[in-house]
Amino acid sequence: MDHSQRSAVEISKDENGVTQVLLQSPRGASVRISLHGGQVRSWKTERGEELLFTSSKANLKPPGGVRGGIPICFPQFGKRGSLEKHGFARNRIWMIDENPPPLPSADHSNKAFIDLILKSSDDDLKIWPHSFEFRIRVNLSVDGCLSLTSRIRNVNCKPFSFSFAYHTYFSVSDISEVRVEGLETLDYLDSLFNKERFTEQGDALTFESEVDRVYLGSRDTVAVFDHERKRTFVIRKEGLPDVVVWNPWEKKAKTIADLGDDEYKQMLCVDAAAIEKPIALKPGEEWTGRVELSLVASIQ
Ligand SMILES: O=P(O)(O)OC[C@H]1O[C@@H](O)[C@H](O)[C@@H](O)[C@@H]1O
Repeated sequence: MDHSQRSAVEISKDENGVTQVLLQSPRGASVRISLHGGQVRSWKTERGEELLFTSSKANLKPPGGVRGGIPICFPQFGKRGSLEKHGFARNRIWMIDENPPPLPSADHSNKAFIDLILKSSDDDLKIWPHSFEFRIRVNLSVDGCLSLTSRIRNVNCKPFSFSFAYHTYFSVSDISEVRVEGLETLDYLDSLFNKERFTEQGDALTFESEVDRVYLGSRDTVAVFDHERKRTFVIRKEGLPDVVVWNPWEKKAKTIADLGDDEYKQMLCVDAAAIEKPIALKPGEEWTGRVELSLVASIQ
């Protein structure tokens, strides 16, 4: 596919020599993706407002992870396994997939999309001995919705299993003014209490201290309301039963080198994920996990 023919897609190099891709909708919304981590780094509205948080202290140089945007957690979430935290995919240099297999649900009228691919390298196979092909399609719709469709294929001769998360840093006005709906009555594993299981009691989740939870078996739509900005992020997900909610709050933020002391106020991670029950793939099988993020103005 010749990407230069698609005016909606621009490919360039960033200051660290890493390829980045800019998707633009006809109405002026945009998404920027870096091949470092296969990571969405920016998602802007038609008016140029940034919707994803990136830390002012983020280290943009490979191979470290970048604090902000949408890092991909694969094949491990957090420290639930022997690999580095959140797995290695977020630190690898991905490639543009010139010839991806067709996606059944794709809207062919839209030109603002790109396909990325990560294959297990020899070094990866030493720490995680399972050959995989991981494809992501990043799509920006005409009305500015951002969707990510991940396809992970087992190209090994043995089964393997993995966990996964779209570790999404939403930009918010002030964390104290934010509420999350769609997680009511669900069980969650609380990372602040040794992953103990609790049940959500409140009508909506609000924030007044550190939160680090994995909500289990959630419905496919979750909403993040930002009262001050009068806007709501709607998260629609498929194939991803769990939802991670994370904000480090003041004390933890001070211990994170690539996060400003007060920046916890402007971010909230709400990740569509598959964590509690790892995804198992037999040889030749493929898994698909999709998330669609949209923004609506809200009257609250
Ligand atoms: O600092 P990292 O590796 O990007 O992880 C940030 C956070 O990511 C969240 O998803 C986890 O639930 C937290 O436990 C973790 O601290």
